[in-house]
Amino acid sequence: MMKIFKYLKKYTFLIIIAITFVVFQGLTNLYLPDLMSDIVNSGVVRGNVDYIVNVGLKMLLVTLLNVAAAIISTYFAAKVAMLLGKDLRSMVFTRVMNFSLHEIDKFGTSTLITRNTNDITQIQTVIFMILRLVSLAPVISIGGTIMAVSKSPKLSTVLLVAIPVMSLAVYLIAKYTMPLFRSMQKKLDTLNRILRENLTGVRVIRAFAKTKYEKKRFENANEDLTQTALKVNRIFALVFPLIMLIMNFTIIFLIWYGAVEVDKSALQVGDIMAVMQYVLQIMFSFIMISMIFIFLPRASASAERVYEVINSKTSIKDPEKPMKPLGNGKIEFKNVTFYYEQAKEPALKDISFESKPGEFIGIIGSSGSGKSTLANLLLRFYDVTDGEILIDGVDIRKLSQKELREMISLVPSRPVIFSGTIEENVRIGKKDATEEEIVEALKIAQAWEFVSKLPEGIKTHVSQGGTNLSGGQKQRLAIARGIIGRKNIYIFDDSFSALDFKTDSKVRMALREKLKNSTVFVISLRAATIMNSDKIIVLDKGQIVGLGTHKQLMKTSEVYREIVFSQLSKEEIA
Ligand SMILES: Nc1ncnc2c1ncn2[C@@H]1O[C@H](COP(=O)(O)OP(=O)(O)OP(=O)(O)O)[C@@H](O)[C@H]1O
Repeated sequence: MMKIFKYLKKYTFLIIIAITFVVFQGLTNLYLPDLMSDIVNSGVVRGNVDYIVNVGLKMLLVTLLNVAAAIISTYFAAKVAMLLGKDLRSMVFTRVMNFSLHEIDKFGTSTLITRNTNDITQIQTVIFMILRLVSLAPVISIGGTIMAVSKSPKLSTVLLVAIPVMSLAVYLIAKYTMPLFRSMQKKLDTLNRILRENLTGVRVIRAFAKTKYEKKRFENANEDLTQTALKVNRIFALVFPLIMLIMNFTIIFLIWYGAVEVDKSALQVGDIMAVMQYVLQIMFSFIMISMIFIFLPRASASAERVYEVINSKTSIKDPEKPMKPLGNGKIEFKNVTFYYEQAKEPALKDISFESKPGEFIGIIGSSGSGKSTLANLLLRFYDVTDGEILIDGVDIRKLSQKELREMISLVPSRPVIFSGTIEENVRIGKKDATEEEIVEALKIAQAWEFVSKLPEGIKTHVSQGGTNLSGGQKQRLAIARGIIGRKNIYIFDDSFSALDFKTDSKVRMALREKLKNSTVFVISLRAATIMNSDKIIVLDKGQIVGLGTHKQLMKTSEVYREIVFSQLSKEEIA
């Protein structure tokens, strides 16, 4: 939590205003019982109506000041908490945007969402409470004790018992609820993860008739969270009545002992009432502190989680003096080996090959053979474990990530469609693209045939995730987006898998013409898609087991032959 406090520094002025008014509120709180005892002792007991009216008006004014101070301090405390929340949210968001895939894998998306929403709300709540209550409680407890003792030192001795008992209650609450709140946060993460998986995978779940199973999974996680929350509430259910009991006993004692003192004429009635109010105020301030202890552990667990994100270094950094890529996209993989975090086997092992602009390179291999990993390394989503990747003779780690990625266009295997129009979706690939360029890209991607039939053409709205489009239509839009800008390198990562053979071949032919000056990587599981490439890389268990043209590989690569024979007829192969 302390680490998060440093982000409050720039709001020092607002904090000072909030605390000043809280202190003022506390002082007016303490003044009221004093005025009240005065009314009783000098007004009510003596029947002096003028005195009652005078002091009564004074009490009214003090009350109004008290309310005004409470409103102002609440406003500023809330403002500080909200501004801090806003800062933290944008810090977390910016950090996550700069994360490499390695950090995204490490944290997981669900927890990153919870950290940026629920966790920051917890911090905001506790900051608000600290500003309001933590400064009010000492003023009331110290000031209240002084005032109570000044009214009647004898009656105030009750505090000697009440304060240690209340402190013990606060300590017990903190001790037993702290670990429970920490575990609640983790359980909330799990619940969010299951919810997210269910929402994104709703079609698969229904198709495989797994609704019941998923419902059970969600219910288990929900039950787990509820049980922990119930444990916390059981502690409160036990401790709060206990606190009320202590308070009521204290009042009984004060009335009894006060009555004895009044009887002896050692004390006035008004003073008993004032002491009673002071003691109650002091005890309430302890309850306030215990409220902080309830929220603080939860918020400090949240603060740790938020700080972990803000403070985590991205493993992929730009060099201090980035070099400029010279040339038009000659690529060289030199003995590249790559392990995913905590993986025992390398995803790629000793990969070496070269490619020149104008070449169409097919990458084929069974599922899990390392094809997408190869594309991820070229884009520097991950850094190689060993070896190097050169573009125009320069190690990609010596280029700025922005410049490197500006040279490359990636059409991922799962097309990402944003809510907006078709035009807006394609324009992501080139900000200033004209309408003609958009239509041309759609034509090359063979998407124009369905887009032109839509009532609003390229202005047609697509929903988030492209749910109102078919798989093949989404892929074609993603291809149009990928090719609209001029790039040196294009990577189509299994981007034709949802297209029928005829459309697949039409798209490839159109791409050949449009991208003839660039290096084009076509990753596919289908031999027909990559057969006509200038060069084919055959991957198997992360290693290159064949490199050459279709004809050469048919003679030299056993793995390639197996793939081809399993997919194509003799006529197609020839
Ligand atoms: N983020 C990741 N963390 C850990 N291991 C991963 C990660 N991504 C992929 N792998 C592993 O690396 C290996 C290669 O995966 P990759 O995605 O490159 O295969 P692929 O050939 O593209 O497969 P597919 O054709 O099914 O997409 C696989 O064994 C996979 O389990």
